[in-house]
Amino acid sequence: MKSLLNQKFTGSIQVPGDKSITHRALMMASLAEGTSVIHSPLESEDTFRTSEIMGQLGVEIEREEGRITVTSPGSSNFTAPEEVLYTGNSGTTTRLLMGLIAGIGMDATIEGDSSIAKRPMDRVRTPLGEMGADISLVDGKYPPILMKQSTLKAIEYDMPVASAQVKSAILFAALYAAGETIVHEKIKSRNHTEIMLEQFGVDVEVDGLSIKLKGGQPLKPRDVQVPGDISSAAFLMVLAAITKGSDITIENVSLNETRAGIIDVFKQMNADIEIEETSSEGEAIGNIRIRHSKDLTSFDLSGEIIPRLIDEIPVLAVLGAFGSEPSVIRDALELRYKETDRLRAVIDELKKFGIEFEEFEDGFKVYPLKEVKMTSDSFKGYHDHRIIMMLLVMAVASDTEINIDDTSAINISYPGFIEDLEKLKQAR
Ligand SMILES: O=C(O)C1=C[C@@H](OP(=O)(O)O)[C@@H](O)[C@H](O)C1
Ligand SMILES: C=C(OP(=O)(O)O)C(=O)O
Repeated sequence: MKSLLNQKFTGSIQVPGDKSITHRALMMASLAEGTSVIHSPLESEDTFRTSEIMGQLGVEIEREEGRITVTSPGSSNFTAPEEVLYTGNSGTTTRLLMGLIAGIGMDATIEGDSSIAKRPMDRVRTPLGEMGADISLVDGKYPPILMKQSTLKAIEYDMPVASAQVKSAILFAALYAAGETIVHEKIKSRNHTEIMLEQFGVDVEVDGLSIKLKGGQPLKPRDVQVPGDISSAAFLMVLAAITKGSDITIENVSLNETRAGIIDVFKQMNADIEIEETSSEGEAIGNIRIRHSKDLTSFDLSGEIIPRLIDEIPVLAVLGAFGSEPSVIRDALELRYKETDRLRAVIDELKKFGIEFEEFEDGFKVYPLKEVKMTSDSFKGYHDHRIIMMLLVMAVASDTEINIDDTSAINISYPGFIEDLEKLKQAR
C-alpha cells in the first residue's frame, strides 16, 4: 500500500469480468444440455462458489485461462446433492440458486458463511412459496435453507423491494412452472437475467417494469462473452477523478443502463468523463475515460437511480468527500442488508479520515473534506470487499498509510485489485 502513495494513476486497463453476468452464465449454461463456453468470466471467490455448486449437481466445469467450458447433462439429469450446497459469501449465488433448485424440484440444503447467515432470504421464499416451493428458513428468514422437492405453478408477483436477485430467482423457477409467470417491478433492477435468458433461447417478454415468462422452455447451449464489471471499475473511476494528474481508460466494460448509474453521478458532479459505446447488442459494452478534476461539485441521489448503482455507494461516499458541496444519498436502506451494514461501515470507517457525515436510516449526507485529520490508523474491513476497496481508494487518494484488519475479501469480486493499481501508478 505504501508504494501507492504519492502517485497518479494513468493508462488503459480492463477490469475483471462482471460478477452478476458470470453467475448467471454459469447457471444458465448448466441448465442448457450440451456445451457452452463462457469467455472472460470473473474468476473470484463468489463465482467459484457458483461453479462448484453446479459441479455438485453433475455439470462438468472446465477452467482455462480466460474461459470456462460448461458441459451439462441437462437439468432433468442433475444429481440430487448429498452434501450441503455451500454459497460462501455470495448473496447472488444463494438467492438465484433458491429459484433454480425450486424449479428443478430437488431436495437440497443451501448454506453460506457468517455474513450470508444474517442476510434475509424470506424475500425469495415468499414468491417461491406462492409458486408451491417448500422452503424452510431459520426464524422464517435466514439460512441454512432447507428445500424439499415440489411442483411449481406460475404466479403474478409485485416485487416489494427492487432486487435483481429476487427477480432472477423467480424467473429461474418460472422456467419450470406450469403457466406464465409475470413479475412487476416498482423500480427497474439490473436486467442481466432477462437479456441472457433470451440469448439462451428462452422467450422473455419485457414490457416496461413487467416481465413475462412461460414455463417449459428449454435453454440451448450458447457461448457468452462477459464484459468488465462496472462495479469493479467504479473504484478506479473514483480514484482517477480525485487524484491529481490521473487519467484512466477502462476498456470493454459493461455500460448496461441498469448498472451504469455511476456514470450519471460523475456527470452530475461535473467530472471529466468520456464514454464510448462499442456494442449495444444484448449487454451494452464500451470504454470509459476519466481524468482528475479539481472542480467536482456534488451529487444528490434517490429513487430510481439507487438500484443502478447500489454496490457503488461505498466508494461514492469517498467521491462525495472530494466535492465542493455536501452530497446526499437516500432510498438506500437495502445497503444495511448486504455483506455487512454498509451504511454503518462507510460512516464509521471514513470518519477516521476526518470525513463528516449525517446518517439517515436510508442513506447519508457527506460533507466536503477540507483537510485529512486521522482519528485512528486502524480500520475494519468487515470482510466486505466493497468496504475494503473503498478504504484503499480513500487512503491512496489522501496519501495516508492505513492498517486494515483483513483485506482477503477483495478476492470476492476483484482479485488483482492491488496489482491493477500498481500497473496504473506513476510518480507524481
Ligand atoms: O443480481 C445480482 O447479481 C445482484 C443484485 C444486487 O443485489 P439485490 O438484488 O439484493 O439488490 C447487487 O447488490 C448484488 O451485488 C448483485
Ligand atoms: C452485494 C454484493 O454481492 P452479493 O449480494 O452477491 O453478496 C456485492 O457484490 O456488493
